[in-house]
Amino acid sequence: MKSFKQPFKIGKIEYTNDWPVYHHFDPSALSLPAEIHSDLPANLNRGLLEETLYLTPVSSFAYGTRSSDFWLLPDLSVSAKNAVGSILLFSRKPIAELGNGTIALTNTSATSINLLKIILNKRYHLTPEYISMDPSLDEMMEQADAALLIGDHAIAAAQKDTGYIVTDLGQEWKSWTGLSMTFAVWAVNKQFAATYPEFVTETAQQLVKSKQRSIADLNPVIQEAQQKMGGDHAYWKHYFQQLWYDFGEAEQKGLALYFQYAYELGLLDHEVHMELWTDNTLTRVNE
Ligand SMILES: C=C(O[C@@H]1C=C(C(=O)O)C=C[C@H]1O)C(=O)O
Repeated sequence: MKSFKQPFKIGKIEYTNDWPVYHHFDPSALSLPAEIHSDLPANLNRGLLEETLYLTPVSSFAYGTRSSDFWLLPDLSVSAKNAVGSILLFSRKPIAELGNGTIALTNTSATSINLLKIILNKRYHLTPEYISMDPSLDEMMEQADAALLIGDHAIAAAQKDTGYIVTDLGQEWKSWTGLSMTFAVWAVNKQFAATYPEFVTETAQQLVKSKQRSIADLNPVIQEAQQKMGGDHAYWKHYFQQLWYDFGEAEQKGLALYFQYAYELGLLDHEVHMELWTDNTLTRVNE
């Protein structure tokens, strides 16, 4: 049986987008030693897949690559019902004219870079060349006709008046499919969950409570975001209200379609069956 190193590292996306889930979360209040490990999504993805992190938010796509090894926490996600505000394609030409060009993709993402490929291929029938780069808009636009940024890198780039056309991929997905899009999910290593089921349930409950408190009063996270990134109160209020942190039927339906399209395009080599961690899982594991 694999042993899991304590204190347990609980992943956190370094970007502003998941702050509401963590603002009132205190790992020292959990019943086993745990600490928060904050990192870029691509690094959290690697941590989950290489088993140095056992419970963490990850790119939905990264979860999809090895879904049968992980449970999903049921009430948590980083989703958008429409525009997301921080998954942005910057381009010199309208999206429909990017077919013969080169698109630079941020190396911090897994979900959004594949979402862009899905949208361009299936909605616009385009297959441009893609290159992966560090998230620096100026350098990306020196080498490409368009650049995809996510998270705080996208927000910071959009604050400047660059003159580029800006396309929000949450909005593109919604206007095309009519569904929400889930960019990140909270995944738990199944072996870890089998060893520490109470800890998983307790952590999930505390994260959900923190999320609910933040949503009931966004002011603390808005103030923190203003201090870190600038921008006014109204901007951040709108940003956190566009984001959606539940993972119910509607969010699962949108994500299932994304996984299906990713499979159809060969971006994923298998169909994804999402499995949620529930109290029944806890009962089953204990039997
Ligand atoms: C809404 C966002 O969601 C995210 C997008 C991710 C991705 O594209 O892989 C991963 C985690 C989240 O940070 C964002 O980054 O702006």
